[in-house]
Amino acid sequence: MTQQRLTVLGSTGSIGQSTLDVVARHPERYEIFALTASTQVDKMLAQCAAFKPRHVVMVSEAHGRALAEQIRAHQWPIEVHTGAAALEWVAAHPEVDSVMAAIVGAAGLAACLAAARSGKRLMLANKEALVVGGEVFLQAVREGGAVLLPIDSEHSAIFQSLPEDPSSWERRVRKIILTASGGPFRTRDPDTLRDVTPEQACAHPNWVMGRKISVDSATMMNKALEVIEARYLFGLPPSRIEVVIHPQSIVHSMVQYHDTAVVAQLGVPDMRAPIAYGLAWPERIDSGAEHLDFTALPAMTFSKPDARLFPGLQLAWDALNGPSGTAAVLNAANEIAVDAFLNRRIRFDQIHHTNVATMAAVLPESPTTLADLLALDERARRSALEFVQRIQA
Ligand SMILES: NC(=O)C1=CN([C@@H]2O[C@H](COP(=O)(O)OP(=O)(O)OC[C@H]3O[C@@H](n4cnc5c(N)ncnc54)[C@H](OP(=O)(O)O)[C@@H]3O)[C@@H](O)[C@H]2O)C=CC1
Ligand SMILES: CC(=O)[C@@H](O)[C@H](O)COP(=O)(O)O
Ligand SMILES: [Mn+2]
Repeated sequence: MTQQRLTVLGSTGSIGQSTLDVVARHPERYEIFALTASTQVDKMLAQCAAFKPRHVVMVSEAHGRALAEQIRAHQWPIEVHTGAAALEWVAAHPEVDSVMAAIVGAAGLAACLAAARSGKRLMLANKEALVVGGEVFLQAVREGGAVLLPIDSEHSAIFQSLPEDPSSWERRVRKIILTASGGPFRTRDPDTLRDVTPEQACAHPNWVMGRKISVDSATMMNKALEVIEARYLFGLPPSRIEVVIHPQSIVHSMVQYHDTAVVAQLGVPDMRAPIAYGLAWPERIDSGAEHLDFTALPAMTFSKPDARLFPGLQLAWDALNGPSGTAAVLNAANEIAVDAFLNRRIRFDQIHHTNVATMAAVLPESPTTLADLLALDERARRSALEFVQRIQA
C-alpha cells in the first residue's frame, strides 16, 4: 500500500478536524503535506504538533505571522505561508496526491480548481465551490483527470447507492432523493421565525457543524445548495432531484431506480464516515464512527418540506433553470445574508429576502472562466450587501 500525501484545506474547521481524526487512525495510509486555515492560530499550532505537515497556510497575514513565530520557537521544520494564493499552491503541489476541500464558502473555489486541474483525488465538502463553479468546475476535473469524491453526507450516500459505471446513471436512475433533517425550526410556526437568534439557528438537532452551514440547515438553504451540488455531481436534470424531510438523519439519501427499487445508505450522523469513504475509496477503513444498532433506532419518518417554513428550498430549481451563473449569484447572496444574520444585522427571515432580491437584481453573463466566476461572485455580493444595508436602515 502506498501512502497518500494529503493537503487539508480548512483543517481547523469541523470537517477539517474530523478529517484529521480519521487520518490519525491510519498513519500507514496517510501523510499530511499541508494544512490550511484562516485565523485559528492555537488550533493550527496543535495540529502542527500532532501531524508535522511540511507546509501550513494561514490566509490572514497577521495570524500567519503569529503562527510562524510559535513554529520558529518550537524549531519545527514547517514552512508557513500567508495569503489566498498559497491555498492554490498547496492544493496543486506535485507531491500531493489528495486534497480535502473543507474551506467554507466560495473562498475555497480557486483552490478546488487548482486541485482539479492538477489531477488530484479531490474530496469535496466545500459544496459552495461546486455551486459557484458549476460547469467550469466539472471541466477542470475532466481536463485535469482528477477524481472528484463527494464528502457531503447526502452526496456520499448517493454515490454509494449508485452503480459503479457513471455512464449508466442517467439511463437507470429515476430520481435522486436527498434527505433533510429540517433543522432546529422544523416544527415551528413560520410566523415565529422572525425573531430567532443566531444561537437558536446554530443549534442543529443532529450534527455539530460550522456556523454558516448550521444557519443554512435552519433555512434549508443547505438543502438548496445540495440540490445544485447533486445536479453537478450526478448529472441528472433538476426535475429528477427530490428532497424529503427525515428528522432522524439516519438515511443519508436514496436513489430510486426505474424498476421501483430504492437503494439507500444509512449510518449514524457522524461526518467521519463519509470522510473515511472519500479518503479510502474504493476501500473501506475504520472511521471511528459508531456502528448502527438497528434494535435501538428511533422510528424513522419521512415527509414533504413545508414551503411556507422553508421558502429558500425552491431557489435551487429556480437557479438551475435560470441562466448559467444564477447559482453563483444565489450562493453569494446567501453568504452575505448569513453573515449579516450571524452578526445580528438582519433577521432570520430576511436571509431569504436578500437571496430573492439579489437573484432578481444580478443577471449573470454565462461565466466560462474562474475570473468570470469571481467577478460575478463579487457583483452579487455587492448587490446583496446593498440590499442588507437598505433593510437594516
Ligand atoms: N461541518 C459539517 O458537518 C459539514 C460541512 N460541509 C461543508 O464543508 C465546508 C466546511 O464546513 P465546516 O467545516 O462546517 O466549516 P467551519 O466554519 O467549521 O470551518 C471552515 C474552515 O475554513 C477556513 N476558512 C474560513 N474562511 C476562509 C477563507 N476566506 N479562506 C480560507 N479558509 C477559510 C476556516 O479557518 P479558521 O477557522 O482558522 O478561520 C476553517 O478552517 C462547508 O462548505 C460546508 O458546507 C458539508 C457537509 C457537512
Ligand atoms: C452533515 C451534512 O451533510 C450536512 O449537510 C447535513 O446534511 C445538515 O443537515 P440538514 O439536513 O439539516 O441540512
Ligand atoms: Mn449535507
